[in-house]
Amino acid sequence: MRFTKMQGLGNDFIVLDGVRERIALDPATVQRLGDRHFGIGFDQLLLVEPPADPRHDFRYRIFNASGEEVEHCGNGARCFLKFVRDVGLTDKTELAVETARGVIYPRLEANGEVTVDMGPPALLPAQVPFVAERDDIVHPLEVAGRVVGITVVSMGNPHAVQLVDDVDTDLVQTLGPLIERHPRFPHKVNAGFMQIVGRDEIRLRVYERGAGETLACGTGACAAVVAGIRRGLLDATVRVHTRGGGLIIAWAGPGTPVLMTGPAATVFEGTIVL
Ligand SMILES: N[C@H](CCC[C@H](N)C(=O)O)C(=O)O
Repeated sequence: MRFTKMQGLGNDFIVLDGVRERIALDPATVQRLGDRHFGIGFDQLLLVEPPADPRHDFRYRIFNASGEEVEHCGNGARCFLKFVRDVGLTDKTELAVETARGVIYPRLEANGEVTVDMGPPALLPAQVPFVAERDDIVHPLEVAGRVVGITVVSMGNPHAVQLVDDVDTDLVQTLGPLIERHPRFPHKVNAGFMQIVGRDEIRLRVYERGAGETLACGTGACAAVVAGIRRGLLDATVRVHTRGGGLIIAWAGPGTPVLMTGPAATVFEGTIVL
């Protein structure tokens, strides 16, 4: 099977063309392809398919290295646009792409970066989903014998964002896995750790559901900025520093889409014997 290895700020993917090839994926196959020793290795597998609605350009499916199919991947959306143009599936510079939770609109910028209209965030706990009595902005969460304050946001996929004084903390590796599987998140969750540098700048690390800590998380950056704005700590446009590089995230408030701008790169192409 042919594949293209890509990365967005070090969050790495293989991309498969499910338009020209019929590709059937089961969790075990995804896990084997994602294994960094016995397979190709990736954080997520991205599958390009024809759209269900002919008014749209493509359908976009995402599988974590753990094998589970999930609702969204922001860094992957930028790579998705670059891939479909590079392999000749389209010559458009702006697309309407169906995801499990709505349509997103990636657009190629003149400098080669990609801006994605990620759609509006869902802010109610039940939408994340997160078990909570009230729709507070900050929820106390008991984990590892301590109580942390989290803000929950769905970008289609679930995020729990907490503030830390310094992201270079071992909390990401000690609390990340426990939050990922916390019983109050029925579908598990991506755990974000955000350091506020200024009202227009943050540092972020994310322990991702089904992948562990990644060098960058696009939906995590969107969720962190939404959380910071809801907490009154950030302005409408924020530079997000991840371990893999920088993203620009903009959000004008509830009911409006989150816009994410950043790079996408092809690393190599290959074929794998299944
Ligand atoms: N681990 C995520 C999917 C990938 C998200 C991330 N790679 C991004 O760029 O948004 C989840 O299970 O919801």
